[in-house]
Amino acid sequence: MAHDKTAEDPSAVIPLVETLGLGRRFGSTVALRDVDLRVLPGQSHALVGRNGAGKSTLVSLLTGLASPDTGEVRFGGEAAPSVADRDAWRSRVACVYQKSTVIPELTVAENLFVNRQPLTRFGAIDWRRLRAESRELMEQWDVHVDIDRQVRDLTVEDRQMVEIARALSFGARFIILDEPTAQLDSAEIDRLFERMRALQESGVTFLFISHHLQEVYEVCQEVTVLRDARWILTAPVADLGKAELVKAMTGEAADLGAGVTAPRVADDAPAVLELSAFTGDGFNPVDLTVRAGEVVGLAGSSGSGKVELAESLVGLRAAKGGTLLLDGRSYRTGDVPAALAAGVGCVPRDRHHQGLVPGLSIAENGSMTIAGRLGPAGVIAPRALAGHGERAIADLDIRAEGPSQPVDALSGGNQQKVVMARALATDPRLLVLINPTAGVDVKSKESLLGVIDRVRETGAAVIVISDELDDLRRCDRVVVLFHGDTVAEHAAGWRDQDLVASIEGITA
Ligand SMILES: Nc1ncnc2c1ncn2[C@@H]1O[C@H](COP(=O)(O)OP(=O)(O)OP(=O)(O)O)[C@@H](O)[C@H]1O
Repeated sequence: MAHDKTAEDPSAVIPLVETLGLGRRFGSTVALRDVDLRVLPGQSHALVGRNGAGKSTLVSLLTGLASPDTGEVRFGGEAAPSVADRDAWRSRVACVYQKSTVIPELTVAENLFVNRQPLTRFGAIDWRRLRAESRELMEQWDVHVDIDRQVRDLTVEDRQMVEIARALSFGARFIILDEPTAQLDSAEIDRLFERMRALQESGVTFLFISHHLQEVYEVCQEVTVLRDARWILTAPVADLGKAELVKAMTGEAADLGAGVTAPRVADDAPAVLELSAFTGDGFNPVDLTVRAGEVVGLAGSSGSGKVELAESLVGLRAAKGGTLLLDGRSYRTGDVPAALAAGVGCVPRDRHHQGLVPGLSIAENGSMTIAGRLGPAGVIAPRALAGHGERAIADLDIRAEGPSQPVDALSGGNQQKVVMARALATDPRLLVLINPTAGVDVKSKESLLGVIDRVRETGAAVIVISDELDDLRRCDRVVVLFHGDTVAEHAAGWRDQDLVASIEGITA
């Protein structure tokens, strides 16, 4: 049962990690206010909340990367070390972020012991010992990653395990996983959860941050909800239904949104996008027509070629052959400005590299693709810019102080929504969305998917590339790729098990 924070805790267990009255501001923004978190040893504890609720801020305080303005962090009942004492923090806690903190050019073994390599008595790096100790560490925690491989060649899944092993080698037994499943396909997620359970058995405690609430139910025992910078509740997962959890996150009754049950587009609607024998690196010849007002999903596991196909449509990759027509006209592939000019809007996979310009505001980032339209010679009238930014904030449910706020000051999910605003700004004829709801909270997903419907109603074509069944449920049909081949197509109304089977390459 959910307990309120003033209630007596019946258990006498000393929390492994505890925060008392934790608060933190950024200028006039209160990012965290009076937060009490209590994580018991040996548990997987979920931390959930809407975009901007304060999760990342809490993580930075729990890992000693920032100091609280009010309150304190305690480990095993003792005060946290001073912020300057990095080694002391490292021996208590580590966070595995979505963005890797390992060095891609080094091997796994080198990464495990970076800056603390064993030395020979002559002061040189003792490579033999380095490798032996790395191997021992990996064996001790049952991590099956080749220690001699360069980290750049590892999958996201293996890279995460290297980061976890490195944290454990510093002595930390409390590991924060910040949206660890965001870049994994369903088989990889299953393996991550298996590994989490095994590590939990060996005495590791996790704080698990995810916008995928079903994952919370699958792998966590307790959940803490933050809302608007405040602690809302902590409860055993088993006692809290999903609707109740969403209500705690949003402050209102949940409407978890239904999918499309049948295709909504007429067979004689004009073709907007036509691909014939369209080929590129990672995918074999594809024939696909997307009609005006149609939303087509592209599904497949990692390595299926779905992302490569999408990136070839939006100018991020050059195609190798076949034809590509948008409203009957072809455009150059591998050329973003050409795709943009042809009428293509895109939410790219990696918002850090392909997404936003740091330092610029929400309005500037959101309108970058239409600078010429908001004012003569690309000089944008401030009022037009602000108006555009305000509309984006309202349409996409962006949590921000206003359109002139720099994107750097936004939470991750809110940044993602600015990328979406930019893709929509051109009124595209073809909108290509790659994992558009990654990092976006459960309620914002609804606004975002609602926007897709509005675009569809303008007669544009929409392609959604996603690993999320909930996103794909909004599509009129879903095309499945497997090892570069288009292997199946499912009209709206498909059953989960059928789609998942074709994603896994199982044919009926
Ligand atoms: N460097 C910063 N400067 C100004 N404001 C900031 C900064 N970092 C965070 N904030 C603000 O603090 C609040 C909490 O943000 P935080 O990143 O902790 O949210 P979050 O729960 O992690 O969200 P998400 O799910 O989108 O990642 C937000 O209003 C955000 O705009």
